Amino acid sequence: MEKMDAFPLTVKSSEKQETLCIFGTGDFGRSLGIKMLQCGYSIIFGSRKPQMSNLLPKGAEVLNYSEAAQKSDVIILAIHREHYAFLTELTEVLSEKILVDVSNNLKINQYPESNAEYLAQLVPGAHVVKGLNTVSAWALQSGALDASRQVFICGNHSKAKQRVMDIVRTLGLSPLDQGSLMAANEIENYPLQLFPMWKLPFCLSTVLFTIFFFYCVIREVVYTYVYKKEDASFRMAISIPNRVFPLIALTLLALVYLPGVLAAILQLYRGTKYHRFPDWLDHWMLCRKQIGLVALGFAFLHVFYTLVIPIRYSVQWKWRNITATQVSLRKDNPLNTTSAWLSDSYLALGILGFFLFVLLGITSLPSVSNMVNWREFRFVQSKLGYLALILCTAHTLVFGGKKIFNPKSLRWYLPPTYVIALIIPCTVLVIKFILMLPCINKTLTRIRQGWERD
Ligand SMILES: NC(=O)C1=CN([C@@H]2O[C@H](COP(=O)(O)OP(=O)(O)OC[C@H]3O[C@@H](n4cnc5c(N)ncnc54)[C@H](OP(=O)(O)O)[C@@H]3O)[C@@H](O)[C@H]2O)C=CC1
Ligand SMILES: [Cu+2]
Repeated sequence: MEKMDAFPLTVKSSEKQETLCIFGTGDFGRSLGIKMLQCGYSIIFGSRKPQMSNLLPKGAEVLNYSEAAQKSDVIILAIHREHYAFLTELTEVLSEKILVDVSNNLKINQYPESNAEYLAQLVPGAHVVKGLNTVSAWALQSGALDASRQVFICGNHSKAKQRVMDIVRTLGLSPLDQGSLMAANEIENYPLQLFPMWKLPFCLSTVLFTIFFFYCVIREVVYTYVYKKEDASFRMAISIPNRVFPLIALTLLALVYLPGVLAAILQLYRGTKYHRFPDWLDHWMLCRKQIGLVALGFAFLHVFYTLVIPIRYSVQWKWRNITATQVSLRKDNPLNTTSAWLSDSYLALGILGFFLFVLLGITSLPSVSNMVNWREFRFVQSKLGYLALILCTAHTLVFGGKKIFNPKSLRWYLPPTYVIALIIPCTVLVIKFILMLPCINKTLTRIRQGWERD
């Protein structure tokens, strides 16, 4: 008997088939029914019109709501909240039964209380458990559950919750206990959120792209057309994006590390770590991974755009022209070692920076970060991350200045877009350097170890 408790799932097949009841024969009810039948449960549907229900899975029985409820002590309500009212007539039959609320709403915080809490008020004698609302009918049927295997569960009655979690596990999903029914509101809002962590990086990159792109178009296309009467509009396809992408990648990479240094400054200023960060900083810290991944995406685009430069018509035309002019003028053009150095060093900085950038991206993937311990993860994300930031900043600095660098006069002119894109990375690096100065670093470490300032 003891063994049976320890391995309830393996023993189940030899037991009598467990019967579950599903209220509602709509899309979700049917998909869930099929899945549960496949997993060895026997299913009874409750419906308003049991005789009219077709399309139901083979092997399932259909009864009216009240009859169906009597057949099982676990009832899954695959019904929209707006139609819950009829359940009040069934309070007696539903007393002491487990009611699983799978419902979702159309808007975040649509009702004053969550659907599950509303259900608990309607049928006070039943044990309401919230769950399964994050899997879709389509995913249940097609088996495409890889990305959404996690199922949030909450409820006030712990045995009822355990029972539902066991069912969820048998369906091949992983239940995650979220506590009491008070968590239902959050669980119901979850499927309605659209990439919450990706919003900030997406908005940031859109704003940066618009600013940089239009500035470059005005400078390189409009200006050239107005003052030189030349059509340079083809530059909008590759040249300008390839200028804009690395600048966005660099700015976003710096924005991954900016909240960290801001937080350190705040801790130094307050003299304690036992104080919440402002909400905006908290949110920013939580989005760092997503910002970094978007930055990596832009870096990849920059690499691809750079690789195609030699096969571009306008570039080949320019090279041919230069060679032909040199031949016709019989002019010699000796190798300029300074230029060679500048060119090679910005390329080398770029390649190394990109390599570390990719490494950061790979280690942030859950499957990889699960394999390294916390210290190793910190080492890669922080130490190597800063190194990547230094290399990429240097790459931009050398490249931006390369074309306009005049070795004779030693004048170095950086175009405005580069200056703007370098402000944040340089600020982050300078602050980080200051924070690493021994006296400041010691205070910060003391604060982070939980010492209060006297
Ligand atoms: N579809 C999905 O992918 C997902 C759905 N959900 C949730 O599951 C629940 C069911 O969704 P879904 O199956 O898509 O919805 P459907 O509209 O397809 O089905 C709802 C079912 O509710 C029953 N019902 C009971 N009373 C009423 C009434 N007064 N008016 C209309 N229907 C009634 C009906 O069954 P009958 O005719 O047999 O009585 C109907 O088939 C919802 O709460 C939804 O939020 C959750 C996650 C995913
Ligand atoms: Cu570059």
